[in-house]
Amino acid sequence: MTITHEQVLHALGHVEEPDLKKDLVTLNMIQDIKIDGTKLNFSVVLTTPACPLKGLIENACRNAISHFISPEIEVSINMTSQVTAQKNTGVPGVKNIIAVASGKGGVGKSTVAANLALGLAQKGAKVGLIDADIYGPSVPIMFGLEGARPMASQVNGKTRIEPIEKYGIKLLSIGFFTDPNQPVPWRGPMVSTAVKQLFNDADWGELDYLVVDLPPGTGDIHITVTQSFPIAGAVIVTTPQNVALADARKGIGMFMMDAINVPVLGVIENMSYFTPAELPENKYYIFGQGGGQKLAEQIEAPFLGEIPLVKSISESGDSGQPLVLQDNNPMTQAFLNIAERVAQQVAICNAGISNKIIN
Ligand SMILES: Nc1ncnc2c1ncn2[C@@H]1O[C@H](COP(=O)(O)OP(=O)(O)OP(=O)(O)O)[C@@H](O)[C@H]1O
Repeated sequence: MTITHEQVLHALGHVEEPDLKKDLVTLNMIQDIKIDGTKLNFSVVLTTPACPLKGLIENACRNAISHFISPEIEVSINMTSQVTAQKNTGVPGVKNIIAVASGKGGVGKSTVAANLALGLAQKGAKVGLIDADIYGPSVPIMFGLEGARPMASQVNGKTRIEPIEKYGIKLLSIGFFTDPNQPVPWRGPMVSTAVKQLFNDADWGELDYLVVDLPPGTGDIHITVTQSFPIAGAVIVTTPQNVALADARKGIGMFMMDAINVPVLGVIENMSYFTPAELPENKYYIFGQGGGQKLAEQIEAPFLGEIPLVKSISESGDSGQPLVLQDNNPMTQAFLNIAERVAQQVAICNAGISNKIIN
């Protein structure tokens, strides 16, 4: 039996990328086809290493080769990725900027931002995290970097701030430049300048995703970030209480304003329920049930997942090692699933496809 390139492309032309709604050949995702007798080798180039459909696409390719050419073929597939970039982030080398926002304070936005950034890195992406929460920067504590001060370096004759690297990601926080025991008495323009410097004056290098932890609410920093840098999309974090949901709705309203126009990648519900360690099967919906999902439906955005109220999440944040770094914790998978869904939504938006879910 002889196999030809044309047969392989014809077979794989029947495999659709479920999110992008086109076949893998049209999308130029099939590369490096090598044929040696009945042995076939090729690469599938996904839009993100955090693609939740990786296994499904690989199986669909195998089935297509078996069905359209022959089940006798020994197929070896190299599942690889090339992260797609939004049109322009305004930050050289950075492909996508993801804002993490909440309406209300204390709902776990920074916890989600840190675990999202680390989750994307664990999936193989190059990631940075900016902590732009001027009123309560959390990155220094959550990453065990209290007192850390970034170095300056000369890049192409310009002075650049070197982000601090920890757990495989690059970090900058407003907290690295302020005294943790003093309030920050900055007026609007000073805040804007400081936040813009975190983006513009830092040596971020090449990044697939730059995650930005915004302060709660809708203030100067939100306006500065969204108007100065095109954002791939915003992730909204809320808890199930009505007060948090009402504030989240206001935050979403801001992203949807014509002057801002940032796609909402989806809603994450944090502190969804409480499960005591001694009764792991029990779920207590102490703040109400289903609010985050309902909010996502109302704004026709994807619901990206729920995270329960768990002691190890707050303990890990306080001890400088975000939870997703623990291999054996059941919550790790919840954060990794969320990271995959966020990366998936970024790829969908980058392909110019609406990510609105209309029921
Ligand atoms: N799912 C969770 N289970 C247990 N504790 C949590 C959970 N999510 C967050 N926390 C804890 O709640 C506190 C507030 O979380 P975090 O700082 O992430 O919130 P935030 O929304 O960023 O707050 P801020 O308004 O200050 O920016 C932290 O001590 C954090 O460890």
